[in-house]
Parts: sequence; C-alpha cells; structure tokens
Amino acid sequence: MNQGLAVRNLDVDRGGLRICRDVSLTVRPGQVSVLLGANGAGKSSLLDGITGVVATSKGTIELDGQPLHNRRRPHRARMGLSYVEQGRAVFSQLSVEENILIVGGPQGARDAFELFPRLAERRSLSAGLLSGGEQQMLLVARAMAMKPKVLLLDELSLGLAPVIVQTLLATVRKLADEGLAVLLVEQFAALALAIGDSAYVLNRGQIVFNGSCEQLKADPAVLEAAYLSV
Ligand SMILES: Nc1ncnc2c1ncn2[C@@H]1O[C@H](COP(=O)(O)OP(=O)(O)OP(=O)(O)O)[C@@H](O)[C@H]1O
Repeated sequence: MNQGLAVRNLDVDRGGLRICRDVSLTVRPGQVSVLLGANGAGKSSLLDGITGVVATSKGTIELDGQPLHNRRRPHRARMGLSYVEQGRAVFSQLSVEENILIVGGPQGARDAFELFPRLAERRSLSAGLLSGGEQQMLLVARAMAMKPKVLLLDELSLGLAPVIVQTLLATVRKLADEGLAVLLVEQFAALALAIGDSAYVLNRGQIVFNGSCEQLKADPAVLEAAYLSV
C-alpha cells in the first residue's frame, strides 16, 4: 500500500545558508497537507529539497517506505514525486494536447481532459494563449500524467483571482480523494485550509505548527505570528 511521503529532520542549504532546519512532515495518501508561511520562510526551498532540485545533506526523505534522499531528481520523479514548481511555464509554442502527450501519451491526455474539461475544449490551442488559470490547470495535468504517488504544488494561485484558485483547489481535493498524497504550498491560506487535512506552518525555515487544518483555523494566532515575525 502507498505509504505516502515521510520527511524527517531535513535541512536545506542554499548559497551556503541554512534555509530550512530540522523539518519533519508527512503527506499521506488521500490527504492534502497544507504548508503555510510568510514570504521567504523557506517553503519553496523545502519543496526543492524534497524533490531533489536542491541537494540535502542531513535528514531523510522516504516515499512509500523507500529512501529517496540519496537519489537524484529524475529518480525521485520516477519513484512517484511530481512537482509543479512556482512560476513554472507551459511549452507555449506547443498545443495544449501536445503539452500533455509528450509527458503522458494518449492515456495521459485522456485523463487530463477528464480532469479538466476546460483543457479539452482548448486542446488544439497554443498553450501560450491559455489564461493564467488554464495554464496552471495544464501544469497540474502534466504533473498528473506522470502518474505520481505524491503531488507537490507551489503557489498555483500566483497572479490568479480567488475564484479561479477555488476551482483549482477543488480539483486538488478531488485528486486526494482518489488516493493521491498532496503537499500544497499556498498564499491563500483560508482557501487552502478549507480543502486541506493536515497543516504545517514554516517560520524562518522551521516547522512551528503541525496539526489539522481544523485546529489551525480555530487558532489563527499561530498563523498571524508566523506571518508577522519575518
Ligand atoms: N538559489 C538561492 N540561493 C540562495 N538563497 C536563496 C535561493 N533561493 C532562495 N533563497 C533564499 O531562501 C530563503 C527562502 O526562500 P524561499 O523561496 O524558499 O521561501 P518561500 O517561503 O517559498 O517564499 P515565497 O512565499 O516568497 O515564495 C529566502 O531568504 C531566499 O532569499
């Protein structure tokens, strides 16, 4: 059975600086784990460390009980980690359909269009002509075409209207309900907590809250403290 992602005591260094310190978190199949924190708290760096964009020297990362921390990024991806990086772009010259076909083949395209009917309607359009929200849908569809066990999403909402974000997050929830483990970094904290199960708050590279989304919603002081203290 898919045991999801387990990160233990992970440090992430960048440019000689320790950005994340002693981070432990779990992301279970069927659940959305929400990672919140102020700008510069280290959220993207943590996802980069987990997925192998940045090498880590201390701590462990396990997917489905298998150690990943000594593996390079492509291996982690093949093992089932799919990452939609912040600000990642679609292949704008290719059609929507081609964007998915090159990753997931015909089955990937069928699955993607079922997940996002809006993309099906625009399948022949150059991906660069999609709206911001549609481009994010395409990035999620491409990530899902890898058939991941764990999906890591970094600020899908960047530059999008809340109503579009809500639609995207509803799909993220649906994917988790179908068994996917999701780690969601999101600036719209209330929207993320509304669809999430567990929550982590990162402050200056350290986890300062680990509990359920319900608990965090009931105790907004935790979030306010983290957002104010940078
Ligand atoms: N390539 C890099 N080299 C050196 N320092 C970096 C690098 N990337 C990020 N940092 C630093 O790491 C810290 C954390 O940045 P990071 O982008 O991980 O935070 P974040 O929580 O994702 O912020 P945001 O919400 O603004 O995206 C910042 O102080 C940033 O300047």
